Amino acid sequence: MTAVDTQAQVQELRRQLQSLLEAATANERKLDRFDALERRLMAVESMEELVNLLLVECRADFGLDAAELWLLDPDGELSRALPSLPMAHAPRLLENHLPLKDLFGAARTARLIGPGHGEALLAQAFGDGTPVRSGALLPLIRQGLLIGSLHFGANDAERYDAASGTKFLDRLSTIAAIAIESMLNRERLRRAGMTDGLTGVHNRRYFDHRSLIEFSQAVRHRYPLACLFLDIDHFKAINDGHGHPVGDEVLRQVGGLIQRSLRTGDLAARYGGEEFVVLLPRTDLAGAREVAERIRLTVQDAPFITPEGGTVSATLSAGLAMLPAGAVSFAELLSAADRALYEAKRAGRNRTIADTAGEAA
Ligand SMILES: Nc1nc2c(ncn2[C@@H]2O[C@H](COP(=O)(O)OP(=O)(O)OP(=O)(O)O)[C@@H](O)[C@H]2O)c(=O)[nH]1
Repeated sequence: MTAVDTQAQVQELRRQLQSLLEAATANERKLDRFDALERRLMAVESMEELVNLLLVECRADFGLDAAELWLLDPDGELSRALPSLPMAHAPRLLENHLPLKDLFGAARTARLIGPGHGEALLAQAFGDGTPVRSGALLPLIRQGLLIGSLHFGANDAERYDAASGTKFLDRLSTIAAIAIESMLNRERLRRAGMTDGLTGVHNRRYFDHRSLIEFSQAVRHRYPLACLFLDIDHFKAINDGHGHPVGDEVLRQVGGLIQRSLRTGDLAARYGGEEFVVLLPRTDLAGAREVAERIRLTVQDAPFITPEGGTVSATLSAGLAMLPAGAVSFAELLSAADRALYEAKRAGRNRTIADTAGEAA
């Protein structure tokens, strides 16, 4: 071997060493980014922060062109909870497993797709028309069950090639699944703390808290606030005549009917036994009377289905009051509505009485 050959060999080795060093540095940077992401995933405080981190920040940090999150939501729990959250990029909610089965089949590890390796799935995984030429599909698994998937996509066809390792991505999908599950559990607990277990409407504790906010807003912005007390008539007779489980079922269905009669922004809660309370912000006396009557007539006309498949009927009485001008406490509004309810019961039940008007609707 000549000196020139040796020199060339040394240069080649240097070049290889340099490229290995660069790869190691790039890998270290990648590891640092994954590490930082994992730490943030474990510390998120809310569902919107979690979704934002996975779909917006990951996309920016990793230089991606698309990111999607799919979550399984067979009983509609998420579709009821998520619209109220301020999210720029919402997850796609799945009614069943089929779309996930199309992506992963029986596999339970990250799937890399691109030209020549499963590219037909790209259009399915990135449904919003984003031009994506390669992608990583990460299954989100908790306790052996697929709960959703996270998709990262790039315009660069080489970004995710079939030969790339998926160690980082598998780890990321594990951490993301844990973060999602723990966030869902927290949301469930939060909602359980505000909801009446039998009827599904808000509970008294939540009402006590929210009513103070509604009261101060109405006073500050000088808009009308109406309060309705709704109490099922002769409920004891329903319990005594048909049994407690039928009474429970009537309560549950009345709660649902009340909730469905209201607008977003109105508040319904179970106040006690067979009594419900409703707050109607920005609603005047005529409007509130209309709502009370609509609920009363719906209940009067409803056949309540018993657990055995039979039907019972029920009626309710409504007491209505408007926030008095110059009111100094919310308690004044509540006791006015309560007085009106007492009048409605005394006048024969199945009617609406407004405290301010003092007459039957
Ligand atoms: N099934 C069932 N019954 C309940 C529940 N909470 C309270 N009750 C019953 O509701 C009944 C309320 O009876 P009362 O206060 O006498 O009133 P009412 O029979 O509705 O008569 P009026 O209100 O005067 O029309 C009682 O028998 C309670 O035991 C519940 O969660 N489930």
